[in-house]
Amino acid sequence: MTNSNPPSITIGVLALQGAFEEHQRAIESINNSPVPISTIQIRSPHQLSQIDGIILPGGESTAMGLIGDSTDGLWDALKNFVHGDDDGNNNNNNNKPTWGTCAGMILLAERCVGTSAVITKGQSLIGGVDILVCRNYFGSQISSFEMNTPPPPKPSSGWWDHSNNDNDGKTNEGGNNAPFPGVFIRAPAILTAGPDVQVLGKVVAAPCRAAAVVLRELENKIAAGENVVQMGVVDALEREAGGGITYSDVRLHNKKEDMTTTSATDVTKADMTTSNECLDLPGASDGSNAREVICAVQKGNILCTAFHPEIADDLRWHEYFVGMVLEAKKQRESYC
Ligand SMILES: NC(=O)CC[C@H](N)C(=O)O
Repeated sequence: MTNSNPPSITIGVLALQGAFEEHQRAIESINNSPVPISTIQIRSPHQLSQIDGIILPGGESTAMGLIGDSTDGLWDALKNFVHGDDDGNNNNNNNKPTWGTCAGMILLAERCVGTSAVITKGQSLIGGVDILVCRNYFGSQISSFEMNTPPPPKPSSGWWDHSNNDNDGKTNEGGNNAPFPGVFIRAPAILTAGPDVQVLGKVVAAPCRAAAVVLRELENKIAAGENVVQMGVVDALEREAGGGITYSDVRLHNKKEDMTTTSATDVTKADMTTSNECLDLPGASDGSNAREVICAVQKGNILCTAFHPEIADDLRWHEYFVGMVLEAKKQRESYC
């Protein structure tokens, strides 16, 4: 017996800081969904029971962590929402879907380097996805840019086909397989992904100079056998004290295996395309440092993108997430 659609779905957008209204607008402009979709801004824990999925928007992950941590019960409730797993397999398949974009993606990472210098106890991560992210990999605000990225997969629920004109008023020329215009704003990059994490997109770009210092220190620590969970920019810079920091001297090994502590093969064999653009960003450490990094992943019902689909003129990632939410709701409840 196949389940029919639920009467409607509600998507929450964490509204502590950042681009939450843009996400709401994007979700609400999907006009080809088989069921009505509404959105609500999430600011307190009790609201989480009213939603079928949540978006953690881009903005500033340290600020979100600080506000979230100091809002009664919110951070723990978010952790339960993201991690709650009924079957004990820790595969996030039974959870209501979560999508983190940019800063939101950082919050969902299990490991993070380039964390803020202003907080001593480290970045307040929600976790849930076995990825190692590097904050601000691509540089500061002035290094923001747009580049082609691999498109999202086709939604499993199959409720629309991008090769058709979906009449949503947004550009989608080229259909389902056209590259997606990825907008990167002080964006993080995913350096490694664990074996259970599906890699959905990669790009090639050089790290900014500060990120290159962090990455070099990370390489040193990994070579020394350390399992790095968090590392601030300052921690990386301290090693340089006395000798000063000559950013332009920073060179990295350009082999994925050097960086990968969990699953080099998983990343290598990932069934997805890499954007063939290679970016030379202002503030980049050195053109020769360009490397392949991951910009989109999925683990069970958790989706992460390093870029900002909510400000691109293209709804495919939002439609993909809505498809995840719809499928999860159908599986959770028996709409027969
Ligand atoms: N656009 C964004 O979300 C930027 C993320 C920000 N650089 C951070 O580390 O939190």
